Amino acid sequence: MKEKSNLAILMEYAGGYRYFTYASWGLSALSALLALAPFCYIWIIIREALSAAPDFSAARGLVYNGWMALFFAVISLLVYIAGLMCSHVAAFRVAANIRRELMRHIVKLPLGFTGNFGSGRLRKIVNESSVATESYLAHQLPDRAGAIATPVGLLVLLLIFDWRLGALSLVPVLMGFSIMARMTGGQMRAKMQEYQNALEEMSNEAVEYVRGIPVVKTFGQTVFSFRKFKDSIDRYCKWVTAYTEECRRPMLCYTAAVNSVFAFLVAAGLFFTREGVTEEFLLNLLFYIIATPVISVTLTKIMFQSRDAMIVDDALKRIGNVKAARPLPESAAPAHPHGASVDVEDASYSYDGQRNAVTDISLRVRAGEIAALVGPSGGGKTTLASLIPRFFDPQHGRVLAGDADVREIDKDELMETVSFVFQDSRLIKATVLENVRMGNPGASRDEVMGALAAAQCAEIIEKLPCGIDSVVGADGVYLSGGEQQRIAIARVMLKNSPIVVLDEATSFADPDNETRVQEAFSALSKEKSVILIAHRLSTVVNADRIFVIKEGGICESGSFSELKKRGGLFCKMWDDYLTSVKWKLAKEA
Ligand SMILES: Nc1ncnc2c1ncn2[C@@H]1O[C@H](COP(=O)(O)OP(=O)(O)OP(=O)(O)O)[C@@H](O)[C@H]1O
Repeated sequence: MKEKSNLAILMEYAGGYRYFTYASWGLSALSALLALAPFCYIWIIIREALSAAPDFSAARGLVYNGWMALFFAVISLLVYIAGLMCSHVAAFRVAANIRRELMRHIVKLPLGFTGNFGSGRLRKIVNESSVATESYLAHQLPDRAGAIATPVGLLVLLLIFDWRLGALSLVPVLMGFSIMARMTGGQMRAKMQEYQNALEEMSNEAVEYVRGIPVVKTFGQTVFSFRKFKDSIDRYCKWVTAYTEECRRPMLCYTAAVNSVFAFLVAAGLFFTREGVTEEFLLNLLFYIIATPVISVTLTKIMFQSRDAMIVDDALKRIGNVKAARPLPESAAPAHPHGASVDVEDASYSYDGQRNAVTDISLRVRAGEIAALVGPSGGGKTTLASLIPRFFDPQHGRVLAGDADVREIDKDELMETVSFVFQDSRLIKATVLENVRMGNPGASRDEVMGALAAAQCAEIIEKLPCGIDSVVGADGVYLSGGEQQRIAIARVMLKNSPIVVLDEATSFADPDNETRVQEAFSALSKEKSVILIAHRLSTVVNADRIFVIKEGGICESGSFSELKKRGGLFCKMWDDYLTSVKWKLAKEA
């Protein structure tokens, strides 16, 4: 299938505003042609200055032609401004539509997509790629229309006055074009793409770095501890240098070529005046020397447009990559969950399509049960839990919530049925009330207060300057990880969904916070089916069922006492845990 041109893609986003884009080209071309009119008047002025005896009527002619030159210069400028106004209207609309469509698309993608793709990379695409299209439509395309009209009009003028000088003025134009073609050709395009890749990667790593600054500070490390960030900076430097070096020689030749028009004209002047100078030839030569710099200015504009066209080409490819990510399919005849059981049947999932994070895993959690997932780090607990709210769909097998396949459940109903409390619960920059109300936008203030109390947040609220109306992350309102997680639990309590997936935080700053989070977890778990990703074994003692996940599969399952009796991996983990507690107590004593 024939690939759509970048312009065709952009015009799809423009809708009815595309006519503003077309109008901007017409106005820009018209402005470029009008800008040549002053040169004609200058030619007349030179002719009069060279030939006329300084009588009154000639002076009047000079003044008249001067005013006419100024008049056309001003009109040309006004037409250009009108063109820019049109192009900006369309460009802003296109950039806004791209951002809107991308955001609409991203929210339909599986929740795991953002994590895998990289939030820094997504941010760069949503922001910067749409900005690249904005300047392309607002400035580069209208300027291109002008840049095409100028040499055409100018060449017509030059050939009318003296075709020999006109033809000679063409030589640097042709040389400039051929060098430009080399500078924007396939090899340079590939280099530009590598350069953009390096920029995108650096942006992604920068976001990861900023997220990890607390760790860097805590351990007194330097930027070099973030090898990936440093490597991405090095790669960026490498590509910028390679791109710049590759451009250096052709750029030098290009600048020399487009500015060599004077050399051609002077040489031509000497050549054609071997037998003597006529007044008309001198007049034309002077005119050409004044007018031809427009050629180099125009060519340089075209060259930068070619470079910018490569940037927009790359930006549209990146936007296309995000849009190519397929949303999770939705069922035409949605199923409805009945009850709060969770079944995972022979589910396998691989992040990279090569190595399975979980393989043929099956488990059943009855309605109202608490199931704990434990096991060595990297065993697949989080991946397994992520399949329940459809962060990803398993490549093999299926997951049922309330006896309905989660792929068949309407996504809003699934979100009402399953809640997920993340390990690093993110609160948005809004009041505590608004943060909690996200769980149930119709909840009253009292209901929010009730959920906060049940989630052990009362003393957090008491110390905030404006209680639940304090804005999180502003005016000195900063909450610890454990405090944020308790508020996130209150949010889920208000949502009151029958199935809850809890990813227990791995570390807490103080034991009191940990105890309170555990209490909040217990309050949330009442009358719900809970799948708890347990990072500390103390929390699984009361679970109805414990699944020990290792290397992507379940290696043991049963109640706490059953697993202890069995003497397997869980028993060993429990013994290790008790030893570590004893060691800690001894150390504290
Ligand atoms: N986004 C991802 N992209 C690629 N591989 C991943 C991704 N997330 C996890 N994995 C891999 O999948 C496997 C299972 O990881 P998972 O996070 O599910 O384990 P876990 O048991 O929850 O570990 P932990 O207790 O340390 O959180 C690991 O080998 C991990 O490297």
